Amino acid sequence: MAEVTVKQLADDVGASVDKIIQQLAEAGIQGRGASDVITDDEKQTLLKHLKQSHGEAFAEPRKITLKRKTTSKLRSAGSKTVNVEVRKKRTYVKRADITAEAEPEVEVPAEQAAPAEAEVAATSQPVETAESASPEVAPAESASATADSPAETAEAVSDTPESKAPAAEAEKQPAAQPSKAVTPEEADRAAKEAALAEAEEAKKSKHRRHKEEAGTREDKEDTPPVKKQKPKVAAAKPRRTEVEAEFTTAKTADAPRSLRAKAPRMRRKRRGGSSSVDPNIAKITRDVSIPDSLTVGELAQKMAVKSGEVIKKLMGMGVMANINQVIEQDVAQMVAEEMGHKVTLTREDAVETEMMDSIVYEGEVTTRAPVVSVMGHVDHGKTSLLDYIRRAKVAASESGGITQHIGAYLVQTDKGQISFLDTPGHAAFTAMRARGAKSTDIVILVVAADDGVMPQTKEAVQHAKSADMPIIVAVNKIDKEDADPERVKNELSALDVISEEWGGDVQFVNVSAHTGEGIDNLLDAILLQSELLELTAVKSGPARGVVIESRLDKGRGVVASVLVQNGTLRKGDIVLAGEQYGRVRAMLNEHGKTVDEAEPSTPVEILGLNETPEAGDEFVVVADERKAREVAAFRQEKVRSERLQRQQSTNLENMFQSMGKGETKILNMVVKTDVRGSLEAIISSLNDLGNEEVQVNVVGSGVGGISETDANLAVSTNSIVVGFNVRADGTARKILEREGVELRYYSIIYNIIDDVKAALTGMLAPAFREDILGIAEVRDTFKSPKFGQVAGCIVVEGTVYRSKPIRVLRDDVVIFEGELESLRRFKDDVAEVRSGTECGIGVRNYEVKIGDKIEVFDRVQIERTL
Ligand SMILES: Nc1nc2c(ncn2[C@@H]2O[C@H](COP(=O)(O)OP(=O)(O)OP(=O)(O)O)[C@@H](O)[C@H]2O)c(=O)[nH]1
Repeated sequence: MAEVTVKQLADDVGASVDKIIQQLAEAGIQGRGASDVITDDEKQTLLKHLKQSHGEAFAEPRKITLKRKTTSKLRSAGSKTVNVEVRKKRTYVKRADITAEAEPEVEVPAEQAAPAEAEVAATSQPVETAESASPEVAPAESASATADSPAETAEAVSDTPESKAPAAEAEKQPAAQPSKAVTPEEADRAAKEAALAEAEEAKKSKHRRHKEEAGTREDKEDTPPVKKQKPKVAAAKPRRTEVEAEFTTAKTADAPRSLRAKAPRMRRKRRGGSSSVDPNIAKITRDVSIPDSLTVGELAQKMAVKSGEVIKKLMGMGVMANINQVIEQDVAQMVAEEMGHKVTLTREDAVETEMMDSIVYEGEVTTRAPVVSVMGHVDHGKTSLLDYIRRAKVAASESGGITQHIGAYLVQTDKGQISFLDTPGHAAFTAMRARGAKSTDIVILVVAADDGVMPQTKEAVQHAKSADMPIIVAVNKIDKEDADPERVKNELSALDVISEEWGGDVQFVNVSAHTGEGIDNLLDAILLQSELLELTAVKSGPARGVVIESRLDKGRGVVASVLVQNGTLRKGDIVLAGEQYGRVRAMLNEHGKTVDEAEPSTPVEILGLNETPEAGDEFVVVADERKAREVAAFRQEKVRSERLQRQQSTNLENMFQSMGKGETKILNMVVKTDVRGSLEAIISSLNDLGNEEVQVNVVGSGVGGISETDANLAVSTNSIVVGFNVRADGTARKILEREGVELRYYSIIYNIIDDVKAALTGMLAPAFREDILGIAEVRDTFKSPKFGQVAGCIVVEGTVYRSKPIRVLRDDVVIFEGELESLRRFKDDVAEVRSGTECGIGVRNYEVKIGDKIEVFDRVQIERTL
């Protein structure tokens, strides 16, 4: 350090020259004038003297000395950085004060806090005047080896830690008030130094924080994270000297670390909140909206937990499910509530219901034309019959009109109208039924009088009966020589289709599609039947009906044939058809003529839907196109999830689960075989199975491969399909696969019987036996903020499982039955606790007492046989 004059020293420290001279004299350096030079040694002597003169008893200045002592001790480390650390320390303390105030408002950003911090630093600390500080400090500082220049000396003296803090802040925070005692030059340097120190401190504290945070994670999870920061501050300073440590601790005991130092950490904490690593955050209660059904994965996503956790929970509830498995609303609700979330049940079809409810079908109820389907065995004359009727009754009435095939046509008779679905056969009929549509009112069963009842005749009867539809038998080819209508009556009676003449309720009409004989009688019979059915409709309301077929036409886009069943369909109407929607651009009748409206039982072709709907889809006219689009989208999603669900449920093993309780459970089956002999054997064996609780019902059977018709029948009747030495064709396989219907092939009859027997056994209401698994005795009870009442127990018998039901016994009397809220060993959640081990048990919805026994039991299903 350069030698300075007394005046310079006085100027530097801000004291009067006389005072310095007096102090020098007291220190034994006599006769110095203002311009005399003071050597380094003399400065040291002056410093020593000043130190001695402020002994232990000198209370007030000692406070200042304490700081200097700290400084000098740090300085003994021999680096300038040490000096900065002292300032930093003071600055730090000031921030702590601020933090103490700001503590409850952790959200305050660091940037806002900084000016406040500076202000408080500048004002709240008792200002140590240069006069009082300088005589003591100046020599000390100037004598030290670290401060070379007078400026630095002065800085060390006049820049009390208090004024340093704002200076440091001043660089970053222009708004912060600089200390009056600091010159701009000094402030600048101080700021640099402070910034440097801060950077270093930040580095250190970052390192410390890492350590602390690592430690925090291992801390007790019950401790709120904010509270944990207090001890951390104190613990963060162990490397300081003793005095400093004391000072810091004393200050921080009631004032935690600075807000700014804390802010990034808090931000990090908050960011960490979204991660599932932190157990505290993971237990956040969420509002979970649960629709009618959803997959395990979707539920996990709604709760922001891993799917594995949901699967584990489901397993605990006895439900084995994978991530893509669809679970019911109530199951999902239980899982979500178990996991501590708030559940809101949503009805996904709300939009649909609301829209459907808003459609008003009011008006005068009038009778409507019957809709007829024609079915029968191959080559018995279905097409010929339909063609004849169309030619004779439709074409004739429309002069010059070329009859178009639009899937249906309307016949005008003297007695009324009849709507014929002109896609003969079972496929169309069953396809529609499989989609749940009731498009037909009456079934015309065509049986060739020369051939009698054939396999597909039987099939047609099965279909009609399963759809609960009235049959009219058209005994065709009556013109043929070998025609034997009586034989047909006879054979059909075996199928429970009994002619009116024989006391039954089925009309038999002899017809010839070649000669036209009896056709009018047939139409009369249809109209008579329809009268009995009392078919009515409201003409005036918005239209509703069913899609008969649809296709994509190159020029016209989507063309859908629809049958209006109620109301009147008009051009320009907005139609929602199954999963599709659109505005009716044009409407054509079976003659290809444009029409503007179609009344009940009228088939028309409509143009304008967005995509092709399926045959059998119901259509409605709605008011709002946007809502129609919404509902269409919802239906698409619903169909997808229902299909998924069905695929999981329609099989032999778990079919009974989807059936109702209380009534006789029926296993529907469609059986196809290679030869008649085996078919009869199989059906009679199947009918012999079952009892009053469970039964087999063969809804469809026949000889030959499994066709599209069989598949659709199985879909509509929720059956399983059995092929005995026969296979399903491509279309049938596709339908069965898509709809999740089980298809089984066999070549040994006994295997069919065994499997079905097993399935029926599964359908028997399950019987249960109770096994006591373990007993725990309550030794102590206490309250846990997290789990409520917890019973400190010891397992006295067997093993206690968390996931099993329990009973509470008091004096060996059952006083409560319920389930466990929690099972813990020390701090860990455990799945089971063995005999002789202590554990904490939380009982849901019940307060146990010391001495109670908690009995854990299991319900074991007992196998039942037929
Ligand atoms: N003699 C006589 N032959 C008939 C009559 N009806 C149909 N046929 C004949 O029987 C054969 C089969 O008639 P279709 O109308 O094709 O029979 P289908 O039931 O529609 O047959 P698929 O479409 O194969 O199921 C044809 O050769 C017809 O000419 C009838 O009333 N009298």
